[in-house]
Amino acid sequence: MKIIKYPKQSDYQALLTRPTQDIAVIEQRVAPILYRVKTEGDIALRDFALIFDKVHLESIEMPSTEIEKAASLLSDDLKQAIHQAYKNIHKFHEAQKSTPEKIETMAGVTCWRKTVGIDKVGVYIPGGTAPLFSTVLMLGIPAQIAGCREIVLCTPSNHPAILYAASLCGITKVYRIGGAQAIAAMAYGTETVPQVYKIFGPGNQYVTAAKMLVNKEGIAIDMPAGPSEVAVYADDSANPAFVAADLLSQAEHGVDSQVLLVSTSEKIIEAVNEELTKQLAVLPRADFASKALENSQAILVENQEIALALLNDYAAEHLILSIENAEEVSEKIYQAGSIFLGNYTPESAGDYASGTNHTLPTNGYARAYSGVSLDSFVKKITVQHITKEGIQNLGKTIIEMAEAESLDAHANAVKIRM
Ligand SMILES: NC(=O)c1ccc[n+]([C@@H]2O[C@H](COP(=O)([O-])OP(=O)(O)OC[C@H]3O[C@@H](n4cnc5c(N)ncnc54)[C@H](O)[C@@H]3O)[C@@H](O)[C@H]2O)c1
Ligand SMILES: N[C@H](CO)Cc1c[nH]c[nH+]1
Ligand SMILES: [Zn+2]
Repeated sequence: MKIIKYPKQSDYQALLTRPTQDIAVIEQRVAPILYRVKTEGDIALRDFALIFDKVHLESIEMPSTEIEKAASLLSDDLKQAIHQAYKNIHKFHEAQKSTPEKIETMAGVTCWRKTVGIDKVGVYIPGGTAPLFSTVLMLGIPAQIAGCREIVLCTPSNHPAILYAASLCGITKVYRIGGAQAIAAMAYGTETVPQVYKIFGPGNQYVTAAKMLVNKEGIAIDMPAGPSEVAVYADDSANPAFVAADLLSQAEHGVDSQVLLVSTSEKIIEAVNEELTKQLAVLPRADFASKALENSQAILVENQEIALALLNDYAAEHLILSIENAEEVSEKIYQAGSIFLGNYTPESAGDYASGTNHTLPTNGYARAYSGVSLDSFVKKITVQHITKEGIQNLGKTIIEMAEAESLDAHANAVKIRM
């Protein structure tokens, strides 16, 4: 990994640039795909499956027999692991439920919010280069807890673990389509794929661009969750082998992933670089990881203040603090998708099974977006009830304001009750 020593503040922006392709170029590729699915429906889905995924789709919907037989195709160890992950993710997300509180703002005036699951949601499960069945749990579990009535799942993969995890989450509508065309199918609906109100899930740059384009047409999305990234802040207490393993764990996702190492210790940076070379040599996905490392750098800084300024500016999807007093220092982080503390908290724990959600904002979107949680799958509807006494208490205020806005009918709706 390239080492940058003591950069000037004016260089930060260039240093922290993601290796994304020009968004306009991706959108130009994706927009015609969306249009064809919108206008031609299933025919376009079959064509794109052949062009991009090299599959001739007998059936766009996964037959229920395939879903039923998935369990028999997995080892008992894998099923047990999926169940353990399910339990932990469920526990963490179930705890996010809130009890609505009724607030009496004035005597006789009561307001509250009721929480309801979004009725129809679509989840995208990446499957281009790896069958990310863990993502089924990350999206299916909160959707199930939220009480979403219809959950549609699209994925270009037919891996049985995806189907098994879908069954665990009560998902029965699975469609074997990927990429921008899958996002279009869920956004507009086709003869086979139902239209949904909100689309969730990570994916490559085409998937992310498609989500952002359909969002402009009024379909809600969770957030832009594109190519994976991790930043590690390491000091002399870090274990270079652990740090290298964490960097590679995200670099192996794809050629457009990016990892970042920030440290005040040149010794650690050099040791991590040596470890990277060793570990890369035996990594099956070394082709992806080494390309991602070309987009990545290790930055040597003078002190912790500069390290934190850089890390907050970068707003990494995942931030690992492999430093002394990690929890205390984490209080100073205000821009990151998810934070991992200490030497024994690998980022992979959050990817699979500790309980937190792995669908997180990338590409700096952590500056303004949170990762997926139970909240992402619900809407909060406000409710109010005013008694006869309450309208006497509040009426004068409303009338005064409505008349000042020259909206006499508004004022009248109150006067008539007083
Ligand atoms: N941010 C997160 O929370 C998060 C979580 C998991 C995974 N990820 C990321 O998801 C991504 C998964 O990517 P993937 O590619 O393996 O799977 P994917 O399912 O996202 O994309 C595969 C699809 O891309 C389409 N495609 C491929 N080449 C194309 C082209 N030239 N033009 C148009 N469409 C094309 C195909 O239809 C294919 O089905 C990785 O970048 C990974 O880092 C992010
Ligand atoms: N690291 C990915 C999120 O960026 C999630 C994932 C799924 N499987 C393995 N990793
Ligand atoms: Zn990962």
